[in-house]
Amino acid sequence: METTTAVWAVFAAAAAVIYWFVWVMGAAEVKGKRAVDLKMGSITRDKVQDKYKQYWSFFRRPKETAGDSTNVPAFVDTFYNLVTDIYEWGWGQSFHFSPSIPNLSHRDATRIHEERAADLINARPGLKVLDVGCGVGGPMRAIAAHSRANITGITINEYQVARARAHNRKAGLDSICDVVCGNFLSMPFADASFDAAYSIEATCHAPKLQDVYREIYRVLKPGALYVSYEWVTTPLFRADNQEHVEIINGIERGDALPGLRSHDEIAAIAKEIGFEVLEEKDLAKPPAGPWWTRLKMGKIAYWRNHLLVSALTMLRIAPKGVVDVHEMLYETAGHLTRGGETGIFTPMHMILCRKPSTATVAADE
Ligand SMILES: C=C(CC[C@@H](C)[C@H]1CC[C@H]2C3=CC[C@H]4[C@H](C)[C@@H](O)CC[C@]4(C)[C@H]3CC[C@]12C)C(C)C
Ligand SMILES: C[S@@+](CC[C@H](N)C(=O)[O-])C[C@H]1O[C@@H](n2cnc3c(N)ncnc32)[C@H](O)[C@@H]1O
Repeated sequence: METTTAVWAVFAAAAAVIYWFVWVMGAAEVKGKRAVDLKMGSITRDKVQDKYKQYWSFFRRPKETAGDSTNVPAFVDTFYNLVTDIYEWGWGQSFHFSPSIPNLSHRDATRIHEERAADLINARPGLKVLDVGCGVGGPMRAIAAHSRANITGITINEYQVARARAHNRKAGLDSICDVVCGNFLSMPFADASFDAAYSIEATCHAPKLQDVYREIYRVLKPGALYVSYEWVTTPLFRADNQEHVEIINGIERGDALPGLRSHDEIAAIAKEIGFEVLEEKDLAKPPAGPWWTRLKMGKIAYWRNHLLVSALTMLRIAPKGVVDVHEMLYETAGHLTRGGETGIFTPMHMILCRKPSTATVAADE
């Protein structure tokens, strides 16, 4: 009898260890990050909590009192120092949403959403394509593998550049994928140097969409295509509805956004810059499956993650401040979910543009 109990105890302990590594630590091969490796980008351990406080006091201000927006890129950089590892660990290497597809994994649904962008700009071997706001390069690698185009990504966050380059090497795609650190409001690229461009859930960080679209227009060759997945409020948003306003403010605060734009501003801005608008569509609309279920269905997982980051902080494995950042993301997930459920917000307002083939670089500057 005692032997049987001992065997069961060993069996239970082994099962707990397997559970810990597979579920709690996450599948690092797929996501690229384990909980025990949570750093906070290029912020030194002792500064994490202060940086979080600075971020929070900057982005929780109401837009109306925010004033000068020149500091936004610096705070967006701080934001990505704070969240990049948590995103990779808890979500994966693609920092965006995608419509859910019945019987398909999140991973496959994500890849299909990325390949759609590649197909819209007709990415193909030999083309020089720009990824505006590339994160750690999940979309870049999927698009490069799908199209064999040469992709250059730009991100404001130095830590993401290192992560993206390491992932590119590991995936064997570093000969066709590269990443540079820079501000997409003033890019370190020559005029008319790219054949196509895309941005996935990144230009929402620009205080003025005109400024980033103007830069993209400048670096594209005449006739080049550009596609963007924009975060916007939909026609269902009502500025006089208190719940709507709270949801949108919550999304802005927890995602480093200087102010969400309305769906009807996007094409107008693209045209103002000189682009021809070929197509515009909310990719979240039915028959697309809801993008927010991945966030919602993970509630139990969030609590598990919360306990894990708390334990790692207590053991001084993770720096102080990680729990605050995780808490902020948990709250944000709630606002994003409500934004999806009410239909007032979409993270995939797609706009496909072309720089006119008649555009001359000198005349446009
Ligand atoms: C495009 C942007 C980012 C979109 C998403 C990739 C992220 C938005 C909210 C993030 C998350 C919320 C909850 C976290 C959870 C509490 C934690 O345990 C594990 C990670 C989360 C799921 C995290 C993952 C990434 C998001 C879904 C913005 C910034 C423009
Ligand atoms: C939500 S992430 C999306 C990343 C990537 N497109 C993806 O889907 O995985 C937004 C990205 O935009 C970048 N970004 C935000 N503001 C920027 C700026 N001013 N200049 C360059 N990159 C910026 C961030 O550093 C981050 O990499």
